[in-house]
Parts: sequence; structure tokens; C-alpha cells
Amino acid sequence: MKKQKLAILGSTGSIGTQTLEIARQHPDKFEIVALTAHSNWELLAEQVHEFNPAYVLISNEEYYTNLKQAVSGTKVMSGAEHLPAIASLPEVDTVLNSLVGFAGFESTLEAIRSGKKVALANKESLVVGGELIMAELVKSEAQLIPVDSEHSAMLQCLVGESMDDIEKIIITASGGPFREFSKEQMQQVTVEQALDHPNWNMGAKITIDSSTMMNKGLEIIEAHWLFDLPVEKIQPVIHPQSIIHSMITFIDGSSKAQLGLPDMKVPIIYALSYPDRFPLDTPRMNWNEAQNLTFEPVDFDKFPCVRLAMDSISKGGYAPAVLNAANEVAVERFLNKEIGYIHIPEIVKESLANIVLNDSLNTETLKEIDKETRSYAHTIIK
Ligand SMILES: NC(=O)C1=CN([C@@H]2O[C@H](COP(=O)(O)OP(=O)(O)OC[C@H]3O[C@@H](n4cnc5c(N)ncnc54)[C@H](OP(=O)(O)O)[C@@H]3O)[C@@H](O)[C@H]2O)C=CC1
Ligand SMILES: CC(=O)[C@@H](O)[C@H](O)COP(=O)(O)O
Ligand SMILES: [Mn+2]
Repeated sequence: MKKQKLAILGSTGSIGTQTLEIARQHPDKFEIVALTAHSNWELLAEQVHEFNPAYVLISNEEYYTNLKQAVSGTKVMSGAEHLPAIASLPEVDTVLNSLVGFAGFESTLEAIRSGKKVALANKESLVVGGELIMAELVKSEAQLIPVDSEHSAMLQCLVGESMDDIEKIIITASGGPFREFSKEQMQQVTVEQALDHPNWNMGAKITIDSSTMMNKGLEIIEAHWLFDLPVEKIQPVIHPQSIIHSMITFIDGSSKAQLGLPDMKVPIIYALSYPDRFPLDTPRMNWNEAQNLTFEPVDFDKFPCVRLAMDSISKGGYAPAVLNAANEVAVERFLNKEIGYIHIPEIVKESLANIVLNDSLNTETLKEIDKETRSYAHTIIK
């Protein structure tokens, strides 16, 4: 079998390193052509020594010299502006986009324009520019396969089904570390508490998003674009065990669910092997050990970010990009202990109310609105 040639954008992160674990298990199936990181040049250099890619890029130029001196036999590049070029390298079959935030958008777009198979972890790409990405997808031979666990579950439930038969998607949410907190307790939340996700070990930004449930809001927007469904047909439900990764209810009342331990290697390998499956050596569910699978409604009052995200997609245009940029700034400032936890939804709400652009959507104005919103959000914080 011909090896799948991979470019992993964000190879030093949580998803990137797990993708490399999969490549390590399957040296006969994957060849690593390109790796990128932002600042962690030491880990990137180790990855280069192990996987020997033809290209390596460090987006933070400060670390170019360190990286260049640490590796040989690989083309070393620096600067975030070159990420889309890595995503469209002619020798690459599959782009695994595990960058975090808006920084991943242009690479997704470019990978699709150049006809790649795109295994997409970077949900923010679809949040900010879903309309542009889906328009490019229909024009090219590219494939867009979600890595996000819920969307992978949806895709797996939809194999062999007709899209017309979907009544609704049930997107599950763990509820994060503050599921049982009162609104008063939420006022005192610390960074350490918010980074302590009950089920998943992930990068810092998505872990904070899970705690505010903005993650679920972003994922509803992601599902809206991936499966071409109105937001009203995507219902979030709290499932604290994170065993059911999502469900589809069909027009005859039947529902399908995809289950498994909370382990991102499963959706990652599914995206890489789709439409086939590759074996994966990872822990299995023990079905003899009884475990309760429970469900609760989402408390939209305690987690206002979910509604803000749903409203932003209903508003359309640039609103989701404003939501995303304000959230990225608020999360970063919270992680730096510069604002309180409860300020995160406030900053997003105020940005959405004040930044409006009615122009038709394109990449350049998307970049401008992202920049403008970031600057506005920092101003509110001041
Ligand atoms: N982790 C998970 O389990 C899941 C993650 N996702 C999504 O996948 C994406 C990646 O998440 P995760 O792996 O947790 O994130 P991490 O923070 O762990 O990793 C992010 C990666 O992107 C690089 N990076 C960070 N900032 C920039 C930037 N400005 N420009 C270019 N590269 C950058 C980092 O480099 P460096 O290490 O040098 O900083 C790192 O390689 C996110 O969109 C997230 O929402 C979705 C579902 C599950
Ligand atoms: C693993 C994954 O896909 C994350 O997006 C996960 O869903 C986060 O958990 P929450 O359900 O708490 O947002
Ligand atoms: Mn998810």
C-alpha cells in the first residue's frame, strides 16, 4: 500500500503529538513530509530527528536559529505566513491541521484549494470562515474530515445514511469542571480549576473553552458547516462521562450513537484512514464493568457562551469571527491571570454588540475583522 504523506500543522501540541504516536504505530502507512510548531523548537527538533520530514516550519521567527542549528537534512522555514504554503505542498496527500485558533484558518483554506485531504482539528477555521471553506470544498477534489471527537462521531453515525434522513444531531458535552458549580461559585474560578478538565487532557485554550462551554458553541457552528444543518437541528446535551461522543436522530425516530473511551487517537486515526479503518493499539472500553451513562440539559444561563455562539451563527456574516477573536483574547488574558473567569463571556458579548461589518465575506476582510476585534477586546479589558 502506498504510504499516506502527511503534513502536521501544530505537531508539538496535544493533537499533533497524538498524531505522531499514530504514525509511530504505523510506519508502513504514513510518511511525515512536514511538521510545524510555534515556539517549542526543542520538541520540534526531536520530532524532526525521529521522523525526518522534508520540511519543518517554526512560526515564531525568534526560534529559527535555534531550530536551524538543531536539525540537518530538512528544509527549515520560519514565519506564520508560510503555513499555507506548507499546507499546499505538492508532495503532501493529507494535511492534519492541529493549529490552535484563527492562526489555522488560512492553512485549511489553502489545503482545500490545493485538493488535499484535510483532517481538521482546528475547529476555529470553520467557525470564522465556514462559508468560504465550504465554497472552496465544492470546487475542488479536496476532502474535509473532522478530527474533533463529536464531529467524528457524527460522521461515523452517518456512514450509509442519507443526509435528508437526519432529524437532528445530539452533540454531547461533558459540562466541564464547573458543571455542578453555582453561579456564585463561578465568580471565584481560578485558572488552575478551569484547566482541570474532568475527562480530556488537551491544550490550554480548548480546555478553558470546555470549561466555559464556548467549546460546545464553537462545535455547534462547526457541525452546522460540516453537515449543512441549521443550528436549530443541532441540540447540545450534557453527558458527563464523555463516552457517547455524539448521536444522530433520524426521521423514523431511531438514533445512532458513537461510543468509546475519551481518547483523541480514535478520531484522529479515523480521519486519517477514512473511509476505511486502521487498527489502533489504545485502551478499550470494558463492557463488563457497568458504568452509568447520564444526560442533563444545558444550563444556558450558567454557560452564556453556548447561546452567544448559537446566536452568532444565526446572525451570520462576520459575527462568528468576532465571537472567536474576542474569545481568543479573553481566554489568553484569563490564562495570564489578567481578567476574572466571568469576564470571558462579558468580553465576547460586548465585542459582538459593538463590532459589525455588513460587507460580503472574504479572506482579507475576515483578517481585518479578526484584528479589529482583538484590539477592541484588549481595549475593553483596559
Ligand atoms: N486537544 C484536543 O484533545 C482537541 C483539540 N481540538 C482542536 O485542535 C486544535 C489544536 O488543539 P491542541 O492540540 O489542544 O492545542 P495545543 O495548544 O496543544 O497545540 C497547538 C499547536 O499549534 C501551535 N501553535 C500555537 N499557536 C500558534 C500560532 N499562533 N501560529 C502557529 N502555530 C501555533 C503550537 O506550537 P507550540 O507548541 O510551539 O506552541 C502547537 O503545535 C484546536 O483548534 C482545538 O480546538 C479539537 C478536539 C480535541
Ligand atoms: C476531545 C474533544 O473533542 C473536545 O472538544 C471535547 O469535546 C471537550 O470536552 P467538552 O465536551 O467538555 O467540551
Ligand atoms: Mn470536541
